[in-house]
Amino acid sequence: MLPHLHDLHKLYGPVVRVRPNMLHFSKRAAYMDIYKMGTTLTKDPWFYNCFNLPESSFGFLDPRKHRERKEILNPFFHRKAILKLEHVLQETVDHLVDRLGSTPDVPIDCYYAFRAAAMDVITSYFFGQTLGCLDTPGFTHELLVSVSTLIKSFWISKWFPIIGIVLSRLPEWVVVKMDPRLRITFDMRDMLARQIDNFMSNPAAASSNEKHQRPSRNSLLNESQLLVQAGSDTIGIASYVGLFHALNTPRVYRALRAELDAALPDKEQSYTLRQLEELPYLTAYIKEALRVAQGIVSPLPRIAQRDMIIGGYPVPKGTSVAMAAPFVHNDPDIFESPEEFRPERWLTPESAELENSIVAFSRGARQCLGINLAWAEMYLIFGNVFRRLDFEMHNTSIEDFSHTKDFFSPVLRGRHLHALVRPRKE
Ligand code: HEM
Repeated sequence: MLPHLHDLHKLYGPVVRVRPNMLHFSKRAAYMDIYKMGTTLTKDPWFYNCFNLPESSFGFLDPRKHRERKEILNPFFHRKAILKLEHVLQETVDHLVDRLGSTPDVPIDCYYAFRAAAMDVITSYFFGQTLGCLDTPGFTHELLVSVSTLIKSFWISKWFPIIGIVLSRLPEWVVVKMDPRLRITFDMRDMLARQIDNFMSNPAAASSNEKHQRPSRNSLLNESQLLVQAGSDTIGIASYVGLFHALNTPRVYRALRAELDAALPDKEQSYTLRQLEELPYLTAYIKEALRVAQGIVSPLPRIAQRDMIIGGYPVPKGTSVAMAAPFVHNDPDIFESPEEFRPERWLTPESAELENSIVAFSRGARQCLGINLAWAEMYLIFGNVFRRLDFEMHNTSIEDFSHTKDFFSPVLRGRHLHALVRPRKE
């Protein structure tokens, strides 16, 4: 879909009609108009209903309901809250490092390893327990395998919503009979439901937030499922793509390790998030990883609630408008040689300008709620794995990372990155 969109823009210019009532744009000015703060544009039900999470922060279409939910969730995503639970993140990252370094002669499938870490972080951060993804041999926990398979059917519910609706209404046993790999997604939902029921049976919980009514059980379940999905897949892919580019670009790998070694002389010691945040090359590297990994690759459609101008073009009320993040991240007018992985671009005096063009988390009122948490995770993951482990890429090349498919999340068409990983000596 993405290459096709590119071709269409080449042929027809910066605005293309991609559905009878939907326009796709290709220039940054349009992106900023669609996704800016304070806009009256709302999420397009055609696209967002196919996630079947209508009562979650992500799924609410009504801006008032969305605002209310954000007010309830915000405290859990503030920097203060993250610093308070930094030890939870650090424990999971330590576990990742131990597990990666424990089989020095066996190539590790880094795709699953980093997804396992992301899943264990998010479940321990929000629910105080994990499914043990990092402890699974080869990191191929059945939930991760199932999600990686399920994600590829995203286009079915996007383009044939009726199929998604029918599937979501089938009894659990029928779905499991059709595809036994889905059993684990129901187990996950049941684990979350048990936690919610425990929470709701506590009378103190009813009055925990004076300003807002407590969300219904179904809404809490939608929200929990969303947090697990949104917080694991995204981090998994961003850290995996970032790792590949560090290993594939020796200059970057050396520079990262040199900075970390100088700043963190004792590799056995844990370093705090604040210490890692002060490292300029590591910070630039994470920005570049976010740019290249793209975040969410699908165009995220919004409905114009009145006649408006987008990217200089008049758009009538009721039109669905969108622009996919890769059109900003790969624009050579913004990022010189965008196909190159170059953390150094973030270290020049002009790089402050580029900050406005990193849209991995989207922008405006519906931008990612987990930005602070995502940054914290990436600092801790990259800071620790590069300081404490040696990586040697195995049987993987740039070809494996050259074709991204749009399944909402980016899915790379090539082989998974494998690497030999050993604890560092010094
Ligand atoms: C590198 C990591 C991440 C990336 C690139 C990312 C990207 C995004 C993007 C692009 C959106 C907007 C989606 C849309 O408008 O349809 C979004 C929304 C959201 N993300 Fe993230 N995300 C990341 C990590 C996280 C984490 C760790 C969490 C924590 C659970 C999280 C929670 C959410 C939530 C709750 C929303 C819905 C926000 C709303 O509509 O108000 N994300 N994310």
